[in-house]
Amino acid sequence: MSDILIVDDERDIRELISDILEDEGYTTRLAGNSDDCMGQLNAEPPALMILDIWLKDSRMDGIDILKHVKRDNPDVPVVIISGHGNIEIAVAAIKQGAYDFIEKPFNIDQLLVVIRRAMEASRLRRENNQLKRKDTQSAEMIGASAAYRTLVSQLDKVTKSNGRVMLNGPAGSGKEVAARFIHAHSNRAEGPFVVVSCASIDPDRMEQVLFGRESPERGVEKGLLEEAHGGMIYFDEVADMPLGTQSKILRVLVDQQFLRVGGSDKVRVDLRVVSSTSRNLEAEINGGRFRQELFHRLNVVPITVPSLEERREDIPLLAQHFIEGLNRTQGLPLRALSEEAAALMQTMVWPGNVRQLRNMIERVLILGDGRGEITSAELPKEENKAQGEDRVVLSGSLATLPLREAREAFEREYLLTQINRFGGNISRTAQFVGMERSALHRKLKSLNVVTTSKAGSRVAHVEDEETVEVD
Ligand SMILES: Nc1ncnc2c1ncn2[C@@H]1O[C@H](COP(=O)(O)OP(=O)(O)OP(=O)(O)O)[C@@H](O)[C@H]1O
Repeated sequence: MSDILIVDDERDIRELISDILEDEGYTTRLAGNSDDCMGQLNAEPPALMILDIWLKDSRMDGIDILKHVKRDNPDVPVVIISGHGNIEIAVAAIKQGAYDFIEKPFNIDQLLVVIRRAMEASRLRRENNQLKRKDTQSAEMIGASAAYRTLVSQLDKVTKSNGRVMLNGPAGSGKEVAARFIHAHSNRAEGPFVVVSCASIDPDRMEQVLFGRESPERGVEKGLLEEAHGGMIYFDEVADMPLGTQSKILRVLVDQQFLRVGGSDKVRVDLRVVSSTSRNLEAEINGGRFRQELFHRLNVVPITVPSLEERREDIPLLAQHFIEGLNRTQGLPLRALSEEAAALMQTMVWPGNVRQLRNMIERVLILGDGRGEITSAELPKEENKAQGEDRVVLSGSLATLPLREAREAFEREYLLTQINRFGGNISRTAQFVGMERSALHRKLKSLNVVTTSKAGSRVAHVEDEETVEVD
């Protein structure tokens, strides 16, 4: 990207600068007045602009044009050309955001030095923005369980295609992390990753936010679809998108182009679409809240992100990952997790999934004694009350059952949790729960618990779902 827009009302000067720059390997575009210049800027912003302050026979002077550029394309560096003795105006231009100025008559070497520096500064700025974008949230995904490995192998299959992916999974399970993983491993990794939080954008502003806006006073304001050009757009909680916007998005997906709000020229964008939902979209369609046709367009490759309870095996690994991350980013103490704390965490209920686990670790590191291993006593009580230390809190229908059935329901739930914690390995489970392997097998049989093989690892479940009496 080394194309330079030269704006000067004197033809000789424009052409002279253009010849010099083309000899140096740049490509150039020329404009002789403000209308021509604005037309070229709107068609395609250049990598750099050389702008004369005085433009004869023009509606706008150089300073007005500069203000437009700094508002609509702040990354484009502008080098001002000012007449000899116009130093105050040149300084005013710098205050408005111009990169530098050169005085007429200028010398060629001086012009080239300024341009090289401006190009370099703008390249660094672009790279910086890209890094910042990548850094805001990493695409690092952690896990080793069978459920996790299944997820990664499904994500791997879609990274190199352009197929639209729908990520299903409960809140906090890692849908956005999965979307970032797809982006980071795709051939659009260098392009932007833009998140549209459908639940948090005011429905009245949704179209403006997505499509951008055009008005005579404010010119062109790009929307998120344009921001994502060349990269990926992620519709988070897509079921929260208003019905009206759904129809418009559907049209964009079909036509690959759209109009900005208040605009009359079609805008073309090249982007990949990944969406997520924690709701059952088919129920939303049946309830008339989600458009079936949009669902079919977005749901080309459905991928399920498992809840944390379906991947309990990963809990110690994730906890360690968060401890290390919080040490790096917030300077919280780097502590190991004791075996009993890890085991207790593996048996807890996690309605908020990985996000809840991360928040809990952060709280423990902030409030804890700061040294040595994290013990189970340090884990917050509200999270482990159902599995509390001495007391067992009865939940749901368990309290209404006769003792024998309640005990069976407890044993079933307890053993299911333990087996899944040990990745389906019966010997390790037997050792941990303190039973002989054969006795454990008999017990599981009497409780209707079976283990089946899934993605190279064993998963326990109840053979006849109706016998489960615990919620
Ligand atoms: N496999 C993983 N490895 C590392 N961190 C993870 C993983 N899964 C989730 N996280 C972390 O858990 C938190 C929640 O993840 P994320 O925002 O992706 O969830 P989500 O399903 O998109 O949530 P929501 O539906 O509420 O938007 C984040 O801090 C994320 O970094």
